[in-house]
Amino acid sequence: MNAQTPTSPAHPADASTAQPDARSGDTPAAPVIRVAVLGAAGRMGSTTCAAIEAAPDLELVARVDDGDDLAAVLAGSGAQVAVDFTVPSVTEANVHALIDAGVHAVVGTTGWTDESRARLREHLARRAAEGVEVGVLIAPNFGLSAVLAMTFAAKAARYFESAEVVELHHPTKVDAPSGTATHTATAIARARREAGLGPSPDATEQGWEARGADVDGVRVHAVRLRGLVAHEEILLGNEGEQLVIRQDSFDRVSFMPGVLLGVREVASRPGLTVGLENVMDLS
Ligand SMILES: NC(=O)C1=CN([C@@H]2O[C@H](COP(=O)(O)OP(=O)(O)OC[C@H]3O[C@@H](n4cnc5c(N)ncnc54)[C@H](OP(=O)(O)O)[C@@H]3O)[C@@H](O)[C@H]2O)C=CC1
Ligand SMILES: O=C(O)C1=N[C@H](C(=O)O)C[C@H](O)C1
Repeated sequence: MNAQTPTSPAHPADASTAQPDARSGDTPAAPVIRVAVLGAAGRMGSTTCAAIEAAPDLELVARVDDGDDLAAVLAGSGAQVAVDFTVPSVTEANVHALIDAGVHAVVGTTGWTDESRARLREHLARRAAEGVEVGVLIAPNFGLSAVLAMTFAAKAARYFESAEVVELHHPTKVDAPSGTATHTATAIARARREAGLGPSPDATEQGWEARGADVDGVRVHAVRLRGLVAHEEILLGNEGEQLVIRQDSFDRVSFMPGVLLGVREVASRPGLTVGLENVMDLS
């Protein structure tokens, strides 16, 4: 653990603190948000720490790693918002601890299910009834190209007989299919149901293992390849035509504008928000 700066205790209603204006000395400048990063030593965590340190309106107050006492770090650092880029097996417990501490959460870690999201909603409602309003934003993907690709795919899905998703990632990724592909396939499935479409045509009788995972009736294929970062292709087909929507994150910096947007917005959105498209007003 590295609690960077000892500051005042966290308070959920106190989303930011005014900084003195360096130019005049008396005019309040943009407020500063105190941010903790969970999984700070990881690929996304370290990129996030650098992005926060470079943002004039944000202050990195704690780097939390495996084995640290999260509650103690939160109390000691005065974090108002925490960003979680850890691992699927610990992220839910982390977010419950953040809600207990009254710290808003921006979560990029994968592994969330309907059941774990329901537990968060219940916890958030309990805290709200106690007078503590906490915002949690879970975003399967913070990349602008990915959020737009998911949004376009959901809009296009109703017009096509067939839909399949291919996600392609670095070989050190521990989960498959990706959270992004699961979110995409779920949105496509919802749009297809609303349009009264049945299953995509598929005459497969044997060799189902080659047809990818079934996510809400949509086939999702996962590729792991050295050299890749994070990529997704949505294939939509009709007789005689095809639409391919593709996005590529070549570098983890592509996720940072979305992460910082989440950090700046989460306090003003009490309760659970799933998907950056809701914060970007794309939904
Ligand atoms: N939403 C989005 O836009 C994106 C989401 N992701 C997701 O983010 C997650 C992290 O990805 P990535 O950074 O590549 O993975 P890494 O494995 O590089 O990082 C995870 C880090 O979390 C640490 N960690 C494990 N347990 C804890 C704990 N209890 N408390 C604090 N830290 C802990 C790990 O430490 P140690 O190694 O010592 O166990 C590691 O440093 C994944 O679920 C991934 O799918 C990734 C990219 C973008
Ligand atoms: O592990 C990754 O790298 C990524 N994980 C997220 C996911 O599973 O969708 C987001 C992005 O694809 C990168």
